Amino acid sequence: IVTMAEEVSCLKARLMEKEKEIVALKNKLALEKNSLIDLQLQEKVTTLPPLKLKAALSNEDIMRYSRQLILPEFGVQGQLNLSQTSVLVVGCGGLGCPLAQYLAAAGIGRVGLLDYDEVELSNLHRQVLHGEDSQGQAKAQSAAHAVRRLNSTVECIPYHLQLSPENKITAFLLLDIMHLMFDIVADCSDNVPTRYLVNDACVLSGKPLVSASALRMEGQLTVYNYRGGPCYRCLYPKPPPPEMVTNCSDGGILGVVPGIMGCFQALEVLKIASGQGSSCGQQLLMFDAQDAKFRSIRLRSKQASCAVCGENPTVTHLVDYEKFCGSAATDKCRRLNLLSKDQRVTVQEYKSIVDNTAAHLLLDVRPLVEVDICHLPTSLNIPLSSLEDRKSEHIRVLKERIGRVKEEMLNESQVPVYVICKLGNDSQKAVQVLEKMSGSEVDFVTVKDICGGLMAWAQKIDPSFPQY
Ligand SMILES: Nc1ncnc2c1ncn2[C@@H]1O[C@H](COP(=O)(O)OP(=O)(O)OP(=O)(O)O)[C@@H](O)[C@H]1O
Repeated sequence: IVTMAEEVSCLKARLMEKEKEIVALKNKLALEKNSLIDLQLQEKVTTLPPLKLKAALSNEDIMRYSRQLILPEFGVQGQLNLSQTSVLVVGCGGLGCPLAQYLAAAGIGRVGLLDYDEVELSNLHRQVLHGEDSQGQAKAQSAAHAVRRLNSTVECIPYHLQLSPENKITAFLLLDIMHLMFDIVADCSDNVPTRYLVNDACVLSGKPLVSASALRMEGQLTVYNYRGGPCYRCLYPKPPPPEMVTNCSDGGILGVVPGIMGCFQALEVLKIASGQGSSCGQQLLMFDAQDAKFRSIRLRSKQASCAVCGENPTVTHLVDYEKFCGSAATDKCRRLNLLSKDQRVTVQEYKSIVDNTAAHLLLDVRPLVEVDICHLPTSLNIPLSSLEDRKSEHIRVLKERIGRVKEEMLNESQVPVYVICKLGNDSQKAVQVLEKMSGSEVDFVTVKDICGGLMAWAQKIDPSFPQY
């Protein structure tokens, strides 16, 4: 026994050593990847000349921009100013696409298109610069291609990279890029860490930030760090709790809503660039698509106590924004891990339970609107929110179905319940709720979560099952 114990501890020590080696290798790889990105960027930063000053418009310019040239608010000077302005668009998705499209069409001098992601089919209903044939392409490249097709006189620079704390050097370079190459920044991203990062970079490099957001049927817009107005941190010194943040893939979005907000961003950028100035520097513009209403509220002014633009700033360089916000600088599949291994089954394990026709209850905890899109045939739908709120009519149906399975199992004491949702996050929460209810509010149940949910089912078990 002693020898075996020694052997086990020896193996454990070797395992730990190997794990350390793996971590070290991963870090090295990440560093190499970053320096490669930085080299590419460095090259772009140093080799790009400043925008050429235009003294006059060409005949072709006059013809192309004639409809805006005759606007008294805009005129020839507005067009010349525009041609000498550079804008960095962070995020080439639902907001960034219409924004970049209108900036290019109007004749902006230079546009930087920054995005780490690739085009997917579910992007096309709103990310209007990308087409069916751009699926799988880098969004930055696809958007750049569309912008060049629209107006070849615009200097267009795609940056296919993620602004994240892992890309530390890149984040520093972002400051250089902003300092040297861009006059205005537009935040078209979709997550809180990126919003703080872009805000801080704008304050540190002294650039106005035209920021918008859109979710479901609502949109918002503000211009930060503009003519003595507040920055994002003045208004939101602390990030929201990560569980309070919803994204388009969870909450849904009607494509035209970011379309409208992206156009509004373009409008404010064009007003700043042409010299008219923005009136959204201390205003929050709110759009309610359901009621077709816009509302504007005055925001609090720049805060002396602000950590980045205040009198005694504590943020003097870009920091780790994922750590600061407690969430990732991406809205891609945030996977929760709330349960132990024995409280979960894989989709393959669940498939063999179905194949063996073992008696059980399959509980789908998605909202009804998603169940209407697709569901597994035998599932009972009770949305997570109804379980959490113990909605009486739902609990009655649940008890009834558990009772039926119990009869099928000839009154075995524990009824197996498998819980499923889209990605496997809500189902874990539902398992916790059901475990609390077991034996008191409902019959005794053994509850397990199906890992990865219906999307894992579609990917690993049934390719004909729709993915959304
Ligand atoms: N830190 C970041 N660095 C670079 N690009 C970012 C960063 N954070 C977000 N983005 C980009 O901002 C864009 C936001 O647009 P949007 O939310 O419409 O797209 P999406 O993430 O593809 O949507 P969906 O949630 O439907 O998958 C995305 O293309 C995303 O890749």
